[in-house]
Amino acid sequence: MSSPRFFTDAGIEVPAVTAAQMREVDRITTEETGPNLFQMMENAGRNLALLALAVLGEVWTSARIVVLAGSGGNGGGGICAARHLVNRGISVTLCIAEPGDLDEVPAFQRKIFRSTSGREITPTSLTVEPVDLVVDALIGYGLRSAPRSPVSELIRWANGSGAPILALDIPSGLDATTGGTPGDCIQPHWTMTLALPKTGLLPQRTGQLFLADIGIPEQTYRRMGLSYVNPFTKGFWVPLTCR
Ligand SMILES: NC(=O)C1=CN([C@@H]2O[C@H](COP(=O)(O)OP(=O)(O)OC[C@H]3O[C@@H](n4cnc5c(N)ncnc54)[C@H](O)[C@@H]3O)[C@@H](O)[C@H]2O)[C@@H](O)CC1
Ligand SMILES: [K+]
Repeated sequence: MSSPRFFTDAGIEVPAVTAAQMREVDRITTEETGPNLFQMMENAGRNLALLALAVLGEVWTSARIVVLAGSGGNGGGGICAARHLVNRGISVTLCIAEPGDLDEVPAFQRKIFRSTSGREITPTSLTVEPVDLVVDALIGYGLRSAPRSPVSELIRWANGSGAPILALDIPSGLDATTGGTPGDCIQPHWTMTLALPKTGLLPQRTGQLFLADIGIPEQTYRRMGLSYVNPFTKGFWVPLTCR
């Protein structure tokens, strides 16, 4: 099967990468060119919050948002977005799947979140109260196998909540390289992928797809041998179409 190709509305093609290639982009960025992980995660989370506000539209001031976060880089972006949304007076509930397992940078995001008025709950405390938006930041390109508990329960809760879902980077449970689903998988209305689209982001799995800038300089992509033209023009995210 040929790899999907991704284009902006202006016709700029953005190269799609596998999870392994994205991990290498990440390595070159963090070890050689910068930005560092703290900076990229902040950029990811801020863009995610802005996109959440955009998809909510006029109801944003009275919106109730649940942010589901995992323990890795994907979860950290979600926790960061949760803070930016709370800082705008929105009712945000943060649910971290396994709070005892947070990596260093997401743990720092959680520390900052704890100085907001946002609420943090455990997975077993999630209720069926109406929600306007669910933000899925459970797993990104780090998926290892079929999602296990409690992540699998959170995916099923989100899909059954009746609320639209905005997924960060990859719908949790989707294999970023193949587009396969070894188990439960988030069914999003929108996906905001980071830096470059991944080969597994098939249109039937992502809902409307957006690409967000996390500040990676062109040098990083050149070192990977990728043909890259800045797709963002003056903005910080763009819609992407898969052909
Ligand atoms: N340059 C980039 O691409 C950047 C990526 N970032 C984000 O970081 C993500 C990658 O971060 P990580 O490498 O930490 O990986 P992820 O955060 O995608 O996934 C790792 C987490 O998922 C859990 N997990 C994996 N498989 C599971 C399964 N089958 N069941 C239950 N839990 C499972 C792991 O226990 C771990 O907590 C990207 O998808 C993106 O969202 C950002 O942090 C900013 C920089
Ligand atoms: K996700």
